Amino acid sequence: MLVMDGREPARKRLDSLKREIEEMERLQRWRPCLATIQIGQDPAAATYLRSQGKTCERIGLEARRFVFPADVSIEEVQELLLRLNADDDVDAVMVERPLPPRWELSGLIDCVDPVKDVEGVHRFNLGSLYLGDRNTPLPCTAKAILSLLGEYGFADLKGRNASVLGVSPTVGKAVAMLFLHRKASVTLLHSQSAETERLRALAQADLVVVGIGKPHVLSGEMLKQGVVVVDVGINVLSDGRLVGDVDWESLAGVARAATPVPGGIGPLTVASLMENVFHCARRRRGAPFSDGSFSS
Ligand SMILES: Nc1nc(=O)c2c([nH]1)NC[C@@H]1CN(c3ccc(C(=O)N[C@@H](CCC(=O)O)C(=O)O)cc3)C=[N+]21
Repeated sequence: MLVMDGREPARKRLDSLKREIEEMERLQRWRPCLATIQIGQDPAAATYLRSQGKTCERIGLEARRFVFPADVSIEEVQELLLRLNADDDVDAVMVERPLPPRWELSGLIDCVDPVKDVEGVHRFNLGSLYLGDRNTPLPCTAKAILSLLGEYGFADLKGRNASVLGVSPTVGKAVAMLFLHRKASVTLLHSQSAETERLRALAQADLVVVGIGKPHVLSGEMLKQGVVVVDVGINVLSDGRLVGDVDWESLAGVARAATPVPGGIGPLTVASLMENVFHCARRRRGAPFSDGSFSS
């Protein structure tokens, strides 16, 4: 089985981005700035924030982090978002999931200037994703998935069956839309999907993406011989170990290729975020809207 490593491709993309940022700073005396908002504590979010912090430092992006307690009022966070819109030094804004129970991401992202919506989750940008517009910031995990599939020669999805387990707006729904634009047949599966339907769809899939957040929800015996498996689960076990959603050992002899956790999609998600920050910054500085900069 081919192990689709994401660290090396991420490193390459970040090295070239670092040079572009240095060039921008030299010519324009201006450094892109990402503002991140975190509400409460969550191990997967903490992992992401740690990677973001390290990477921003390495490539010369400015990072501002805002942390709220879990019981903050939504109005308080909305106020901050409006302040960040008005702050000319801030190029890009993201709100970490998970949100407190019953909050909708859209309730916050509606406040974000679509030009600063670095994950492409404002309804304006999601509309562009739906339409297949190549000049829109793509949700970073979805962009990471396509770029890793491309690295390993699996980007030609025409006529393939893809099953996507998990329907979050930034992962499941986004990647389903991107696959659809590449002419795959896509089945979206979620917690209310009937068990028989889920097993049927998984058994027929040429490509499976799983991002639910539960270790071992996907295993080899559910899958077709030669399947390509993309694991975007980030689970921190009680001993601190990081694992994905896939029972890795069970893939042997079944999958043709799979992404490991850690070291698979995660590093490329961070690289995609950094690229999106840079493109938001360039666009705010008058780069043309139709320069294709956000395409995967
Ligand atoms: N609005 C929003 N967008 C997200 O994309 C989002 C989010 N909220 N909330 C949390 C989850 C989780 N997530 C990760 C991305 C990369 C790594 C990552 O870099 N992982 C490294 C491991 C790093 C380490 O070991 O510390 C790897 O998989 O190799 C982890 C977690 C994005 N998420």
